[in-house]
Amino acid sequence: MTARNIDGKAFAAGLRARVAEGAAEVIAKAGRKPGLAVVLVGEDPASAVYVRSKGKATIAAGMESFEHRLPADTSQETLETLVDQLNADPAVDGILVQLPLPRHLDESAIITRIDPDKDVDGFHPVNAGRLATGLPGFVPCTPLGCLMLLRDVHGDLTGLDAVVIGRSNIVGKPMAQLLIGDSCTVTVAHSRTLDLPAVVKRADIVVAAVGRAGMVKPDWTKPGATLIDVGINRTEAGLVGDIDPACAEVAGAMTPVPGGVGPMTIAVLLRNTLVSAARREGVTLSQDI
Ligand SMILES: Nc1nc(=O)c2c([nH]1)NC[C@@H]1CN(c3ccc(C(=O)N[C@@H](CCC(=O)O)C(=O)O)cc3)C=[N+]21
Repeated sequence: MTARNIDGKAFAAGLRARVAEGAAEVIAKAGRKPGLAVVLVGEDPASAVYVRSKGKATIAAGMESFEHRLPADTSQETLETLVDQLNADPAVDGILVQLPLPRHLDESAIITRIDPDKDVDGFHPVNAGRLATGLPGFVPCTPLGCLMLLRDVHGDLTGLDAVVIGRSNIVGKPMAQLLIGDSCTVTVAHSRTLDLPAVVKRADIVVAAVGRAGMVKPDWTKPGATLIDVGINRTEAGLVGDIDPACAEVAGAMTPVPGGVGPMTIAVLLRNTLVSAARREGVTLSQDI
């Protein structure tokens, strides 16, 4: 058997096209473009690449991009003052502070300072609480992108056995919440899980978000399972995921790296920014996205 390739890049292109239609509706009704502010502290080359591609995608969707690049030695106070300004700026619907921040900065204090209703990353504790309790709010982009792909593959996820590998606040925990919301039976595995291969082998759905190249093996995979690879590992062999590509011999469907979850993350960020702009301007969009 060879798994179906889940083309996240193509799905993301469709999502970005729907976001562009929604952005045009906001512009027509509110007289301004949806705006996304991205803050990058320091010179990490990988982060600079992401920030540039976010900026390009934002403009291509008909939205305004506000980029703030600060030096690596920026103080906590300076960064907090910038967040306060962006919170107060009516042209800014979404604020993203690129993580990780340099070590001398208090990441949690910065995230908590962002207005939860502009927190398009969904990292603020208020949005984590909203997700956990089923209230409307922003959902982190990577797990929401994974859920969109899973719904596209399966239609209804009810009753499926899902295993999330990784328990981070950014991917693992919100992914588990979303899968519970879609009535999966959810297991969250992590570095202390006993007999991970046996846990994964039960799963109809596997979401791997650990950051270990090729960790999930073909003999861990239930025949026909859907595998979602969140891993972005830079190796000598190039960019590789957390799932061994040989799992395609056993799985039913699988995301590639690159071209799977990564492009979805950026498309969902634009989607969340559009939703924020529509809500802030009282515009009802003509389609759910
Ligand atoms: N506040 C914050 N929010 C984030 O969402 C956030 C962040 N900080 N810090 C860094 C990570 C990483 N991230 C990615 C986005 C797109 C791709 C992506 O498009 N990847 C391409 C490949 C790109 C390449 O070749 O390097 C792909 O998988 O096909 C990857 C990773 C968002 N992040």
